[in-house]
Amino acid sequence: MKIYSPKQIYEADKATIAKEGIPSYNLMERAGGYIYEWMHKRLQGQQVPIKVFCGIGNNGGDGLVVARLLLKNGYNVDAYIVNCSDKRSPDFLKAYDELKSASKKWPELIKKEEDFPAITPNDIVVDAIFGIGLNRCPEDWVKKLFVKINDSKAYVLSIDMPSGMYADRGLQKDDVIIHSAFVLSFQSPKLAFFLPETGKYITMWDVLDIGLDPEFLANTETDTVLIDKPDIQRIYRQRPQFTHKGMYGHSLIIGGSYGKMGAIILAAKAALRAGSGLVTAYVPQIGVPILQTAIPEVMVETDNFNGKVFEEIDFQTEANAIAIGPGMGTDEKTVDAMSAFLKAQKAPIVIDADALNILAKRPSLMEQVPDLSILTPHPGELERLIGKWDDDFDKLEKTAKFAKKHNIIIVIKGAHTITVYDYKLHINTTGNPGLSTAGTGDVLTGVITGLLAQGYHPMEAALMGVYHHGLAADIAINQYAVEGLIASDVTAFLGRAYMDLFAKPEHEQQQ
Ligand SMILES: NC(=O)C1=CN([C@@H]2O[C@H](COP(=O)(O)OP(=O)(O)OC[C@H]3O[C@@H](n4cnc5c(N)ncnc54)[C@H](OP(=O)(O)O)[C@@H]3O)[C@@H](O)[C@H]2O)[C@@H](O)CC1
Ligand SMILES: Nc1ncnc2c1ncn2[C@@H]1O[C@H](COP(=O)(O)OP(=O)(O)O)[C@@H](O)[C@H]1O
Ligand SMILES: [K+]
Repeated sequence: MKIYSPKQIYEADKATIAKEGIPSYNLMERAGGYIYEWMHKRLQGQQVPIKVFCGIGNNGGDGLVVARLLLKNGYNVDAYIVNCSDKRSPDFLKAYDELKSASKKWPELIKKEEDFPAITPNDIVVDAIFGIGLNRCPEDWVKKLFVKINDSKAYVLSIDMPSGMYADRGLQKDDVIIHSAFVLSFQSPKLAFFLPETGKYITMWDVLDIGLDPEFLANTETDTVLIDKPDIQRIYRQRPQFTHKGMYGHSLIIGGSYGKMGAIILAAKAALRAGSGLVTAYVPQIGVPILQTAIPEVMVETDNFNGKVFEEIDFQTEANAIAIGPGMGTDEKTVDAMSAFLKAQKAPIVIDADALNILAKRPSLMEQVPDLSILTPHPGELERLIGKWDDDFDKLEKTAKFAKKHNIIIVIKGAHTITVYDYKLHINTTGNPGLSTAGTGDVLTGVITGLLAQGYHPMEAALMGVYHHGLAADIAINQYAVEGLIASDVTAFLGRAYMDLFAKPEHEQQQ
């Protein structure tokens, strides 16, 4: 699914108005109408107190349309105009007039703290104060209203975006954002919903299709896309019948050190479960018996030194895909070994964990990283690599520049893992907080490497690997719950995730 920027949404608005030959107010009526229908379907006339807080722009106008329709249909509604500026938009004014002529219950004006109404936990708050037009920090009294709404514990339904959240920049020191139980967003969700600083203010969201010009939307390329199941189904390649293990690639996973051999075990096993025909682990000598005992399916190579960490990386395996980093440590000897290893690489590799920390320690090594290599940092590793950022949007911009400069793919791990390549952001939609546990990143490295070994293009391997890893965790928590999930469970459920990819929804299966 494409995620449109605010600029593109405003353009889509104009294109729709021009094509349909309608006044812009019709779009507001449509948008407000859909919100009303959404609420009516759930409330079915219940007399819950509903407080609609409207700003002075088109987001506020949407709120006024909703308030009018709710009043007309007998709901218990109070509408408020949060008068944060005297510059009211023309469509807001039209919606205001329509409301005033449809009902005797006119909206109350809020201009200062003393005007705030009481809000109780039993109220429903419709948040229509700011949408994608927020472009500066609201005045203090407006932010106090946001705090009052948040403190009230009322159920908050935000229109288009939670007020206080910016569509095109991240959270800054003095910002206050309304905490939404549900956001109904027009046409596409907004990037801020998926970023850690701002996404936490939303419990659930859905998209309302307000009928913007389909041709314009189809022809508009976006920098950001949401990766969901159909995208992965298109990437997946079914196995033909007459095959042998040599056709599914040989993965080589380099890593492990004294006390951290588990990381390499997790990665190697995940590469197998992702479908790699053969897997070899390259570990320091002390790791050999551990690996050989833990996973019979995996072959092992080691260096010529009897150490707890690598002193060289010199292998015989003819690998189709190589990953380096899990559990490897950042010992100076390992840094030198990795430096020599990188110089010899021509094909894309997967770089994770300590191998990323080594790149951060010796930035000149970035020049040796092969094109289209996949780097999989969590935010801490990313910061060591690219430096500090001001906010989440700045982080994405800096990451995209770094990825472009080195022609690499960067997978920023987190609740919504974002894969960055060629200035494009791919947001993952699977995974859950059960993954916040030791070793799940090593499993991801294994999955991506196993896919790369099978011949998937590096971008396909990164997107499918991230999706699949999250999907396996989503299925696994039905058995283990988020608290009980451990990294090995994710690997164990990779097969179920493959099955789920093409499973029919339950209601279709029953037919
Ligand atoms: N195609 C779609 O998706 C459709 C979208 N629709 C709806 O339109 C919404 C966007 O509407 P919008 O452009 O009028 O902006 P909105 O968010 O209401 O802000 C209002 C104005 O406030 C101002 N302002 C900014 N910051 C401020 C501040 N801190 N304190 C005080 N004032 C501040 C700023 O104006 P400025 O003062 O900068 O000139 C801004 O323009 C969108 O979210 C959706 O709900 C539907 O109606 C139809 C189809
Ligand atoms: N709350 C969450 N929701 C979804 N995915 C998560 C969440 N927390 C962590 N993850 C995923 O779990 C993995 C953790 O990786 P990482 O931090 O490298 O762990 P480790 O170093 O222990 O292997 C990443 O793939 C990340 O996207
Ligand atoms: K809003």
